[in-house]
Amino acid sequence: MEKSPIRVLVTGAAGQIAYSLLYPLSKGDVFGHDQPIELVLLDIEAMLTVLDGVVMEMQDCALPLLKSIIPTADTDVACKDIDVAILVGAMPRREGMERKDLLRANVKIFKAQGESLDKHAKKSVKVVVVGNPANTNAFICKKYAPSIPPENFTALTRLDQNRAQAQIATRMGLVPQDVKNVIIWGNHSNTQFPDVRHAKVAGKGVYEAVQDDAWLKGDFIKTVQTRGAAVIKARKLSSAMSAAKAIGDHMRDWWFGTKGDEYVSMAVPSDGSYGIEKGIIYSFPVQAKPDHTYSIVQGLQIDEFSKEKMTTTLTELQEEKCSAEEFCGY
Ligand SMILES: NC(=O)c1ccc[n+]([C@@H]2O[C@H](COP(=O)([O-])OP(=O)(O)OC[C@H]3O[C@@H](n4cnc5c(N)ncnc54)[C@H](O)[C@@H]3O)[C@@H](O)[C@H]2O)c1
Ligand SMILES: O=C(O)CC[C@H](O)C(=O)O
Repeated sequence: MEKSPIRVLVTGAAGQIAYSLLYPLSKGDVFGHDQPIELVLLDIEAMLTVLDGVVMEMQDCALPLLKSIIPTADTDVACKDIDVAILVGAMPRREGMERKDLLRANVKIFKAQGESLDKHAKKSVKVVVVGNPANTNAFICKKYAPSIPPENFTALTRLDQNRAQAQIATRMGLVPQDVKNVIIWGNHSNTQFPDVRHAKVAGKGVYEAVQDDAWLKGDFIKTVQTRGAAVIKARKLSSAMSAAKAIGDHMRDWWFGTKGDEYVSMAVPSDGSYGIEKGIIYSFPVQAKPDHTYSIVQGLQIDEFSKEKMTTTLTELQEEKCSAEEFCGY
């Protein structure tokens, strides 16, 4: 018997990340090749003509799992009865823009979407925020949706994890899948801490395998922290293909569960683990189960080097939270 369809919202649906995401999402790569999907596509009024073109292309892909497509510019219509919300729609940073400019421009979008999710979405809705500043937007979205469990709100740091795995793998002449349990701590920004202390490469500790502590503590971290800015500088546009791939990885692992003793990084509401202020959306190592629940991996040893870096990124998130609350009028 065919499964009942799930209703999946993608915002920013006329934008460049959505253009790379909608095809793999609708053909079963994220929720399974036996899971029918009703797609809801939200963008702003001015982009509805472009969105029509995206809808035509989706129809022309002739995908068996794609049961319906609803394009809309109305947030309340978009949130109605949804099971999953992939919140991409927001302004991307361009060369010369500061993070704070982005916060001011984007945070109100997530206040409005939080209020709408609260009223119209299923209480079990699983939310991933991609639009930047992703962690703080997710914090605001959660704050304005008090009837939905806070743990259902997450932000994307899987792209950072993928970047870190790729850097190590390239260095070792391996593939990224040979690198396990890299952790991204904190904010999806250049203060994030890509931590390989607990990671394994082809079964060995990364420090032992790479044999270059100066690189691991220096250029490796810097490269991952500033990779998004490097892509913007080169493309004059922010990462889209790799972001779409990471969204798929994040949702698939949350939906189906992580493998064995492997963990992945997701920005989730802190429960106070590792001394991180409760409620802040902070990237942690998590393990997920097939019932769509996840938990923060406990008991990892944190040395002084790591502690300092984890605190720096926390401080930035605390500052962003204060600015965001101020912009939203508390
Ligand atoms: N977390 C991550 O890893 C990560 C990675 C890459 C990009 N991003 C962020 O994702 C966001 C989108 O990037 P993009 O390259 O697709 O941008 P884009 O400009 O190509 O597309 C954004 C789309 O969002 C729409 N939009 C704006 N306000 C909206 C609203 N209120 N409701 C619905 N849609 C709205 C725009 O009209 C546009 O079509 C940016 O904020 C970018 O910085 C995050
Ligand atoms: O604005 C930035 O510097 C980063 C853009 C995006 O989040 C990325 O990581 O590619």
